[in-house]
Amino acid sequence: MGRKFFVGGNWKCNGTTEEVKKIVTTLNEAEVPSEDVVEVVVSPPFVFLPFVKSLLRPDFQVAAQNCWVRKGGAFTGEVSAEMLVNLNIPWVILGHSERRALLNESNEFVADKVAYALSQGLKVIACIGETLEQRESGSTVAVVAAQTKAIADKISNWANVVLAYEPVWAIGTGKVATPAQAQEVHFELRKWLSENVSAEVAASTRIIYGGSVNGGNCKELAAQPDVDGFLVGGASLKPEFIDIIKSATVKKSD
Ligand SMILES: O=C(CO)COP(=O)(O)O
Repeated sequence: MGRKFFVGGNWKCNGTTEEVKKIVTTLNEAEVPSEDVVEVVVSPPFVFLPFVKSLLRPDFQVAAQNCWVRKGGAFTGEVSAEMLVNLNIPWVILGHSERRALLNESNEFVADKVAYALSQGLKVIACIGETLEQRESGSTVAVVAAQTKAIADKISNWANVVLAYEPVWAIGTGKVATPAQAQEVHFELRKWLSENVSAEVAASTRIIYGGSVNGGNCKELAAQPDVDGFLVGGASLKPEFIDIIKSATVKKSD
């Protein structure tokens, strides 16, 4: 069964109206493989979501970068899953390492968010990944398995989940995981899903890589059998994001 290549652009906390307009214009004018070959999702900050959605070509989708863990209400500063649904925002990124580290989001809290967002009809890009210390101490697989288990314990349907493996040491550092390093962890994650969820979920769930992906390194990473796409930070704000989208064709012969 084919897993459609997935390329997400996480714009993080960047952009002005003018810059956003420029990025969207570049995307709209680009020639990229068809929707049958690659699913493209860009994730601007909340305040730009409706604007980007209204300007963006119809074959690309948008994602929020976060949402509240339960139904909205008296939670100042938060944005609820219901609001995203109301605005026809189909996707949300949850559990990004920046939020885990800077805002103390625990595995359980992230898992609760994933479960709630799915229950409201959102599709979720769920982020996991180890720190440099964890990698150096040999606990990479245990760490990402624990992050995945927290989610698996709270959801029963993986159809609307994309798992994003983003080693913290590779994010924004220019230090990309080697294709072999990425493949090894993606393989272990798929094995974990097979043994702990089901063979079907393991075969159909897209596991994408994030961390210093750029126009130069994307093809070799995309060629790895268990790498089903990317979550791109810095390079998603630049024209080279188009080259990363095009790396989907590496998989075409699948
Ligand atoms: O965090 C990331 C995407 O969510 C990756 O960021 P960079 O591509 O800037 O390393």
